[in-house]
Amino acid sequence: MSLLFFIFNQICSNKWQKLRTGGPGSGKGTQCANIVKYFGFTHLSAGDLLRAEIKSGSENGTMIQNMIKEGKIVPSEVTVKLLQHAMQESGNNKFLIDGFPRNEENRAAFEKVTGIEPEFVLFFNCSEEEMEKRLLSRNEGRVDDNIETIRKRFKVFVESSIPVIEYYDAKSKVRKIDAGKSIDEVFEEVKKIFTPAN
Ligand SMILES: Nc1ncnc2c1ncn2[C@@H]1O[C@H](COP(=O)(O)OP(=O)(O)OP(=O)(O)O)[C@@H](O)[C@H]1O
Ligand SMILES: Nc1ccn([C@@H]2O[C@H](COP(=O)(O)O)[C@@H](O)[C@H]2O)c(=O)n1
Ligand SMILES: [Mg+2]
Repeated sequence: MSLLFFIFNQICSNKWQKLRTGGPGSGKGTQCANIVKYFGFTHLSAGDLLRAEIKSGSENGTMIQNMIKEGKIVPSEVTVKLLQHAMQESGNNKFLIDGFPRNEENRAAFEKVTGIEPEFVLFFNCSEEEMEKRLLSRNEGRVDDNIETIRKRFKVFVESSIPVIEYYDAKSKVRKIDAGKSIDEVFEEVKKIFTPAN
């Protein structure tokens, strides 16, 4: 089973240096749609699964809604269970897991519960200004597409997701892409990573 995690955007640690950015709006979901069409993976967006859980009216729905509004990371046992169920239901064994893991707890819980590690992690590199611009014009009616939540999400990413990226980087599993270019240009870069060198 091959798993590719989409971890987003740049981080500000000196190792990855450059812009101090972090968090959403880099285009993960947009590129996942292209990858699914082109390479046949099953796209599992942790955020979409959580939003579906809210819509289902489940007992966790209100808690999830409040955490998304605050840009916080939902307890891993909730998210991992949703991902695991979606993987089991998919009938596929090639997954593109989008927006996951978001922190060390996510990573450890997923690997403990499923026993699998990602084949590689796609790291989308995008300036904070560009991501903010994209999110503010996304127009999908998301409760977290407002400047206050966006800023909180960037902060959560810097504090919680950096260690996860460095964990996978230490295992040479991170593939970095400049996501600041146009959608088509980014996908050209993505295709190179998904197409094995002959
Ligand atoms: N390369 C790009 N250039 C310009 N706009 C883009 C690009 N990629 C995506 N967008 C737009 O930016 C917005 C955010 O894209 P997308 O939803 O794919 O981001 P994301 O990384 O999944 O964000 P989140 O983590 O918040 O779900 C969308 O409106 C999308 O159409
Ligand atoms: N692993 C995750 C992924 C997402 N969340 C919450 O959902 C929000 C939206 O996520 P997107 O990937 O769709 O942008 C995110 O800001 C978190 O609040 C999570 O808790 N854990
Ligand atoms: Mg997304």
